[in-house]
Amino acid sequence: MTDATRVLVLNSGSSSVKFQLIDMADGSRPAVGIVERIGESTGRIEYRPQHGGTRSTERPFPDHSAALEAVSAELAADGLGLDSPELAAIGHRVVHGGTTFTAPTVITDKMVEELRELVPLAPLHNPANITGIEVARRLRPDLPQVAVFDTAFHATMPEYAARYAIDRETADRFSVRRYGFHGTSHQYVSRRTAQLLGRAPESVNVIVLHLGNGASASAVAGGVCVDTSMGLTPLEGLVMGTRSGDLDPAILLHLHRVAGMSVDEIDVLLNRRSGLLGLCGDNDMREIARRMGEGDAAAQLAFDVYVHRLKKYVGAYLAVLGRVDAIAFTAGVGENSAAVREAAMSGLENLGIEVDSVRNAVRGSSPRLISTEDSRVAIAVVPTDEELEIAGQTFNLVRQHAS
Ligand SMILES: Nc1ncnc2c1ncn2[C@@H]1O[C@H](COP(=O)(O)OP(=O)(O)O)[C@@H](O)[C@H]1O
Ligand SMILES: CC(=O)OP(=O)(O)O
Ligand SMILES: [Mg+2]
Repeated sequence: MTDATRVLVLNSGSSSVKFQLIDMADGSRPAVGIVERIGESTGRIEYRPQHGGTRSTERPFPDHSAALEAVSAELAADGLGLDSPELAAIGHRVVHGGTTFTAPTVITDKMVEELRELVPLAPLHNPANITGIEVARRLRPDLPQVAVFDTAFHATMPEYAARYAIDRETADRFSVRRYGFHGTSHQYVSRRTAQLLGRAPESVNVIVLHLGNGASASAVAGGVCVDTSMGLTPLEGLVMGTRSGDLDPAILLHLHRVAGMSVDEIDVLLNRRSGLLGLCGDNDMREIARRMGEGDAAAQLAFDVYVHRLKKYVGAYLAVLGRVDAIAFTAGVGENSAAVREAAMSGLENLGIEVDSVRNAVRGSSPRLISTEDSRVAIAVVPTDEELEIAGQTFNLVRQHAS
């Protein structure tokens, strides 16, 4: 292998492709951007080169192929094209690895076939990830490409945490078990939290609260995931922007039998029209906070339901871990909403958990502590960086393969 040190990270969603070019030699990001509304009549590509000057172009992108070609052209215009000799590899975010893929994996034809077999487990996410991989391989067939899985970090969960209490044979036959998601974020943030405390990850127990559009909690003992809130799919667990999180499973039966809803309608209801959106008509926490400021009761209730669920998971993971050194908030809501952090941590003083309101109110983009000096458990805000984690895992794997 050459001394190329750059990794292009691609996160292909159903209607968007996020990309970042990261130089592993110095951590710099020569380019960052997103293609949005793929397949719609109006699309947009936004491209931010390292030295400033965002370029944003509105035009339709009929499919992922067109989107990735546009990414490639934008990069090429800055001398950073996919043919650049400085490019060492492409790293792809893949949401579901099932039990087949529990570590970052070099992409081959056979591997893509195995990925296809996992589509039924993640029909909303994996097809777009696979398309991204296929197009990138077509554009640069000679370049090493790596898949980094959202599920991988959670593969260490003990069997009793991964099992649903249903008939074992049925569960095994249909791969029904808890996998967990957002793993690259939980992995990065738990390690970064240990660094913030000035301790080795192996000696620290952390509860990570990843609160973005999708939201999940994890219990990480000495750098190893022992439980997480998402399950077979990213629907289980916390209340999210548009997803319900935990429900009595009989609700699905009730909606089908009594409300006459089809399986597809229930799917849309729970994944896209529930959570904060379902409770108050808004899924953006900023808008909810604004409405709460005006005394809006529905927004207040949505906030309260969200925080109550979050608090229950914190309590559960305190019990699962036994000793907790830190609670880390991350992703859009976790990094930015002082109100959510304060509410989720309130009333836990007797458990040694105490937010410092002044520290909590300070905005910032670097990892920081927001607990009081007396708080036995450190409370932290740790911005996540899934792209850097994917780039790092990709680069390490490619180097191992080359040596
Ligand atoms: N200043 C803010 N205050 C409160 N919430 C915010 C703020 N900025 C962003 N958010 C929340 O972050 C969410 C997006 O989080 P993000 O981690 O970017 O999501 P994802 O990567 O899942 O798309 C938004 O829906 C919004 O609710
Ligand atoms: C897996 C998952 O929930 O991802 P996202 O938060 O990006 O929707
Ligand atoms: Mg995110």
